[in-house]
Amino acid sequence: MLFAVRMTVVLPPDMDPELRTSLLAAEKEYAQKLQHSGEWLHLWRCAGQYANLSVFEVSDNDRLNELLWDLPLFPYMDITVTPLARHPSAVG
Ligand SMILES: O=C(O)CC1=CCC(=O)O1
Repeated sequence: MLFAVRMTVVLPPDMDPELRTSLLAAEKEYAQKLQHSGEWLHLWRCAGQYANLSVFEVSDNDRLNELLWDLPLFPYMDITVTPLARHPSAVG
């Protein structure tokens, strides 16, 4: 199942700089692991925003939910999920 997921990151301005650094490093490691495993197909920066647009290919809704809840930055994100269906005009 394919899902488009938009993640907007909202970090508290007064967050401890060491916590911020470690959270961002953990987020990167987590995201790259899922990209290598094939479940996180696309990760794009929304230009000019602290947000990304991602595409996940996962077995079901519960797996997507698990992946999102385990994001190190999850407590600091606004997330919107859009299930994707095939467009009738898509080629290939
Ligand atoms: O910077 C972001 O958009 C948040 C994020 C998700 C995966 C990652 O490495 O950073």
